[in-house]
Amino acid sequence: MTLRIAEIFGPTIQGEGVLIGQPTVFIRAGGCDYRCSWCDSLHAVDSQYRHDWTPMQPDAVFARVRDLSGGQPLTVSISGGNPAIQDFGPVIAQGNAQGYRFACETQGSIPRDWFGDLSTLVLSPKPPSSGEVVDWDKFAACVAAGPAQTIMKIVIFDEADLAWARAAHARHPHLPLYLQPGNPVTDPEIAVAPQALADRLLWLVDATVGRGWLTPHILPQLHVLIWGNRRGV
Ligand SMILES: C[S@@+](CC[C@H](N)C(=O)[O-])C[C@H]1O[C@@H](n2cnc3c(N)ncnc32)[C@H](O)[C@@H]1O
Ligand SMILES: Nc1nc2[nH]cc(C(=O)O)c2c(=O)[nH]1
Ligand code: SF4
Ligand SMILES: [Mg+2]
Repeated sequence: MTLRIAEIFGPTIQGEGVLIGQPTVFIRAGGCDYRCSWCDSLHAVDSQYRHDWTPMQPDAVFARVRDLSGGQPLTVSISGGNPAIQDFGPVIAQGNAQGYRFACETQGSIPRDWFGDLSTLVLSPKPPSSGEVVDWDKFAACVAAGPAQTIMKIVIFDEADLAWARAAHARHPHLPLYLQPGNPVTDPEIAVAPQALADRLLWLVDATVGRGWLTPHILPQLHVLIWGNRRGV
């Protein structure tokens, strides 16, 4: 089965969510069933970029990961686009057999059997600011297919997103909840102002912990703080 791959890069550090700070290699799959208004990875979503996506066999994908990691087993992050459009089962099986672990980032719109072979499943349902609408039955099927470490990570741009995140958490109260401020400037050519990121993070801390909502973990996108919107980091 041929996979459409937008990019494979690393090692870098995981910049978001439960594995933040962990060394990782990224596999970014091409293609997505969503089109979020603020997507920071349009080069893996928009069909105008599809000619830049490389058709690769699972063996070749894992061989690239192994080369990049110098053969040292680590956690591989599969993101996209929506990687659940495609069958990453063979890549994961080959990697697991060699001591690698896999985390996957997906919006939770397409459940896959291979979610069960992951070490970490990050489900990122999309709040109102994205312009997308969540199918909660599909989302629940993703949770059911996932490994023990399955978490929910929600991007927050405004008060409406925050209220929505509370309701989303109430649907799946057993999933650890991570909130990250939305980055409104996603063009790789435009510099990110660190103070603007800090201001959004401060707002999010005030609007959650500051108002007595003590459940979520609040984290920045660490890679954006370090590298801005550069791709391949
Ligand atoms: C590019 S997506 C790819 C995986 C999958 N399609 C998804 O959305 O979960 C990876 C992560 O980046 C987040 N993200 C995308 N655009 C963002 C932005 N402008 N600011 C903050 N997080 C963003 C998504 O919500 C998701 O958690
Ligand atoms: N360093 C780094 N951390 C990330 N966490 C989630 C990412 C993604 O685009 O899925 C990402 C990414 O692109 N780079
Ligand atoms: S679901 Fe993920 S990759 Fe797809 S458009 Fe939204 S943020 Fe981008
Ligand atoms: Mg990203």
